Amino acid sequence: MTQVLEIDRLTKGFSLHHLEKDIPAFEDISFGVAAGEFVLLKGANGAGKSTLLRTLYRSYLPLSGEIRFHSSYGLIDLARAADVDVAHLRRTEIGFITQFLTARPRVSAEAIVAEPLRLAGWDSQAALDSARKALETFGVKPDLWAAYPTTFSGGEQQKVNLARALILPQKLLMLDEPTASLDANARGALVARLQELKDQGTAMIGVFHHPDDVMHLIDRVIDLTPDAAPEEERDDV
Ligand SMILES: Nc1ncnc2c1ncn2[C@@H]1O[C@H](COP(=O)(O)OP(=O)(O)OP(=O)(O)O)[C@@H](O)[C@H]1O
Repeated sequence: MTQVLEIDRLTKGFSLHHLEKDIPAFEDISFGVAAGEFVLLKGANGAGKSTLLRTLYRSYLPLSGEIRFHSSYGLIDLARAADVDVAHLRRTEIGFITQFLTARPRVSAEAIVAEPLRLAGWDSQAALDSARKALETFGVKPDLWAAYPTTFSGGEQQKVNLARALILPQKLLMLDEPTASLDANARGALVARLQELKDQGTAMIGVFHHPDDVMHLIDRVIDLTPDAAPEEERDDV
């Protein structure tokens, strides 16, 4: 299998200056993810799952360790890459889905979803048509497509978020509780899309409080609870 990501002895903690204290988030984590592989992160509250995803996405810098990403430009250590290179990879090869949409004032749902396609050079009408299809797939009512998501319900915003984040295949996709506020139909649409992306070779690392939704996609489980066995077979989810 083609390797996409190699995480090597990664450690992250936070300095709480007002308490003059260091809080460890995770320590010495090593694992790899291959194309088409789906890795579930598990662990108790506070075990460091979200922090690990954010560190891999380079929202946080690790304290030590390497994050070797096999980009289409060659191998790059995301722990040390320049911000400009990280920003480019985020637009083209690395996706991150959280449960929250960053809605912008006076930008319609369909424009938000079409934007990655337009940035990738698609013609505006084709991008819009495809965005509407994605909104429909996730169950956003047609009346809302031209409306501004700033006023949408939590679940509606999450559907717009997913439609946008999953509209183009990525090489690496991180998912942080993407099903949190979704109804059953949207959860089904999400899982179907993740299966498609997996079949196309997207490597995925996800945190799901209800992993039953994605059970059949999971190849491996990494438990971040300190002293847990580092890797488990999928039967142990
Ligand atoms: N920005 C931050 N500043 C300081 N400490 C932080 C910060 N983010 C996370 N932490 C701490 O790092 C540890 C790991 O937090 P994290 O949110 O990654 O855990 P988690 O496994 O995702 O938890 P949950 O299951 O509750 O979502 C916690 O002790 C948390 O308090």
